[in-house]
Amino acid sequence: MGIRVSNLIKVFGQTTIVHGISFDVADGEFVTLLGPSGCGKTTTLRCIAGLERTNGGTIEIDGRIVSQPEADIFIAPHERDLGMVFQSYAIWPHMSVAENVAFPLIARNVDSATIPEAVAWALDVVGLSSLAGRQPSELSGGQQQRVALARAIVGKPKVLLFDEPLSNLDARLRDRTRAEISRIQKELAIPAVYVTHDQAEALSMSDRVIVMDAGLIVEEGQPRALYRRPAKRFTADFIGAANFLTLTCRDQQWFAPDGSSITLAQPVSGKDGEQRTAILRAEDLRLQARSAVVQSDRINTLSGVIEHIQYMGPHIEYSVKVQDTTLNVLDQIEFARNDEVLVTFSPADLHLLSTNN
Ligand SMILES: Nc1ncnc2c1ncn2[C@@H]1O[C@H](COP(=O)(O)OP(=O)(O)OP(=O)(O)O)[C@@H](O)[C@H]1O
Repeated sequence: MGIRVSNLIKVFGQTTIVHGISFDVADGEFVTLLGPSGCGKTTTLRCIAGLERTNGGTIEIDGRIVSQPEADIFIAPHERDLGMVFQSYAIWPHMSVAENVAFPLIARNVDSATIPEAVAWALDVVGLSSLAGRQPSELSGGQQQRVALARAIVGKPKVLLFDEPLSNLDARLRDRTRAEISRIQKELAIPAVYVTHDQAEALSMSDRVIVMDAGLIVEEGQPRALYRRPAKRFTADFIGAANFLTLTCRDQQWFAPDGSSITLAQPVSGKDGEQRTAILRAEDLRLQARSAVVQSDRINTLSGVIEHIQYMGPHIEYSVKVQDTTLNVLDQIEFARNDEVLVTFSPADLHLLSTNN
């Protein structure tokens, strides 16, 4: 049954923070709310959890309405059957790992005879069985976060909610814990809502990503589709910092700012003088020295000058000036500042945005 959020509104003081958003999370689905700081993702998650009272709209969990202010319905967080993992692990320092994991069951007055088995199961799922007797101070940050995860799943919740759970981990541990959370969520097949401002987390973990800005949903889709074919400029920019190229139409042909003609994967008709924004990913662009190339039969070839160079290890990041547009290009070939280059790309890698905003 999953989660259904319909027309959710949240107001703090005089300010509306969430402006009537709607989305569903299907059974077993992993959905990420992705957006810049302050866009309302945590607030949305806290409304689902019941940690905030909403000002409008309906939230359903597993077919049951848990929040609907218009009908005066508000189910308390502990009665919503959910597991939550926060950025701060929020585990008790004076309790052992096993006691921490057992805590939600004890708080809910679950039959004490069933608790050891449930705790053993949860610790096994997160791979911490051998550390059940340890104190939190004897654990690494990653292990503490796994205790928090075990505690979130021990009651077999209907929904898992994550609020930036990896922010306090260092980069390597973050990658590993990311994979671990995905594996556990898929294994348990519990619908999950995950909040982050980190596009890599969102793209790698999610079945579906909901992009938010200023309390509204910008667009949503599967990670690959959102990255390759976003509908909105905001998405293209926020996920992977795309290059934007303004194309101008003349006689049913599109032209780049340097006057070169552009071949699209599929023809797109336009009026004379009409402009459209195209996106190009830095990794899809190739550089060549201008002097080394015979120009005649090349398609999608822009003339530019190397403006800025950053050596990144696996690749070199170039800023290439093409008329008034600066393109970021990832390549392995070495160029120097002010080198005159050609930037080429395949028609399949150029994506026209459906609107200009
Ligand atoms: N309890 C509160 N009282 C007043 N304003 C709040 C409260 N909680 C959040 N806000 C405001 O609501 C807005 C959205 O906050 P929220 O935490 O949902 O954003 P976010 O997208 O999760 O950002 P971040 O990634 O920084 O956590 C912010 O402007 C914030 O200052």
